[in-house]
Amino acid sequence: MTQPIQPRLTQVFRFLHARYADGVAELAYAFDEGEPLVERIRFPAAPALPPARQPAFDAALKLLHLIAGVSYYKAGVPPTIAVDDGPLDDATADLLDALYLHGLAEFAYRNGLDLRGRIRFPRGGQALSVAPVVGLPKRTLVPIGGGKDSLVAVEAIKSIGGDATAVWVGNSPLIAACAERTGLPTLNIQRELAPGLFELNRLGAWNGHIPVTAVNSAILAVAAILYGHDSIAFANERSASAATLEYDGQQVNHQWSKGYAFETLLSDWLHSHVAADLDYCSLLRPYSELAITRAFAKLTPYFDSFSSCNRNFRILGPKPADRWCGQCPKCHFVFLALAPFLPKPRLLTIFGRNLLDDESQAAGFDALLEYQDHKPFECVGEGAEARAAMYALSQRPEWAEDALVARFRSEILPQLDASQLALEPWLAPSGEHRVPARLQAALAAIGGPNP
Ligand SMILES: CC(=O)N[C@H]1[C@@H](OP(=O)(O)OP(=O)(O)OC[C@H]2O[C@@H](n3ccc(=O)[nH]c3=O)[C@H](O)[C@@H]2O)O[C@H](CO)[C@@H](O)[C@@H]1O[C@H](C)C(=O)N[C@@H](C)C(=O)N[C@@H](CCC(=O)O)C(=O)O
Ligand SMILES: Nc1ncnc2c1ncn2[C@@H]1O[C@H](COP(=O)(O)OP(=O)(O)OP(=O)(O)O)[C@@H](O)[C@H]1O
Repeated sequence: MTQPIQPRLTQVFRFLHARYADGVAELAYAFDEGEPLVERIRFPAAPALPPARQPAFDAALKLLHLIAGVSYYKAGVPPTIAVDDGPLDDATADLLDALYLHGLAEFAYRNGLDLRGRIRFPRGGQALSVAPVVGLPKRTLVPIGGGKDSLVAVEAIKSIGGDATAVWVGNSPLIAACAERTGLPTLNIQRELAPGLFELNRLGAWNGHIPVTAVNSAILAVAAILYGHDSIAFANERSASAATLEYDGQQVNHQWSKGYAFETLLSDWLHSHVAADLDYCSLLRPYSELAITRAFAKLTPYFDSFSSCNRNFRILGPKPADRWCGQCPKCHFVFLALAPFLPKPRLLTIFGRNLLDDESQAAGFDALLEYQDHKPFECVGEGAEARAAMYALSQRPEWAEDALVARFRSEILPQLDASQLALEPWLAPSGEHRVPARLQAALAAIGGPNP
């Protein structure tokens, strides 16, 4: 009998092969000479690929293989990375070096590892000639995450009559319900992590956060070529580019693969290596979380189906009994960020409780405000925008007496610079985005004031 591999003791992480047949992509990896770890992505009712799109498909599949490897690499972080296909061209190696270093920064910080200088994808391969226009239909894939952000993006695209498909990865019934509610055509792609990963976890593999938005992005790049869409419009907000904390000279951002640096790297790479007419962007990039919650406050038909609470989306772990666990940083943040824009009874109906009138939640809200703590490792807004939201509530009679708002007014507010607490500056869009010209009219639909 072969001994089970101890991933932390391995020397090489290997990208074995990526294959595709009949709607199933098979992505294989191994540590040293160990058993292959095979992840499968299932594309439903996959059409036959037009021959003109084959090179674009192959390039996108290769990138998916390289990006999805992050879930397995992190189990051992061995000193060498090997790609059985041969070395990568410089642009591809740059993209992956950056993704693995920054996308695993939280993982490294929490495990006391330093990955700087350790992550080096093999380079020296020949650069591809620039990818051609492949004639993709003018249709947008809009990923749905079950939360408010993607629904704001969907409604913005619908408002300009855009041809779009609501797409999600995985088997969450909650996301499926939101996708159905959009009224758009839907596409549900299944992702099966290699079962061997869970065995490695049991054997004491390194574990922690991985840049899952990058994995979803690469899956959707393959889908765009396969099903024929010329754009992928994520719903990643401006605040996602802000680091969670800085440690030993390195920025640690839980949401790095939702940030603008990754968006820029990937969209350039797709233009140069996959198809010149495949655009990858975030429709919400110019907007803060508060601008987005203001826009979402108008989307009442989703109130009884959406949830931003990530505990709903676990593969293995327990899921909350309600759509909102009410205890985690995402629940805290979304409650706080929606509160200035919704009538209070409406917000309490969504959450089934008043999180700001619960003293036991003080530490959770303090962390959001970056008071006596750093911002939580979750996808929450910047400390300054959380403070602006809390300040706005402290000035409103219907909120001012609630336990945590009153505590903010008496204990935290006196230590803050009042000139930095206005809500309005957070509602103005910035100019930075990569939204293609044909979707830019949708941006205006997001930034407008409440009627
Ligand atoms: C749902 C969730 O938040 N999971 C995070 C959690 O994982 P946990 O151990 O509690 O359970 P499972 O999700 O069931 O995963 C079991 C193990 O599987 C491995 N794994 C899972 C997914 C994957 O893509 N790769 C994997 O390797 C891993 O070993 C799991 O232990 O805690 C983990 C940290 O220890 C997180 O990595 C899990 O996060 C998932 C990858 C995930 O999908 N999280 C999203 C909900 C999420 O965080 N989205 C962010 C986007 C941030 C980004 O792109 O970087 C967001 O809300 O914006
Ligand atoms: N399972 C998934 N499949 C496809 N895309 C996803 C999935 N989960 C998240 N996304 C996308 O990743 C991006 C970031 O996710 P995020 O959780 O911030 O968004 P959300 O769920 O729409 O809103 P919220 O911030 O309220 O949770 C969004 O564009 C979202 O649609």
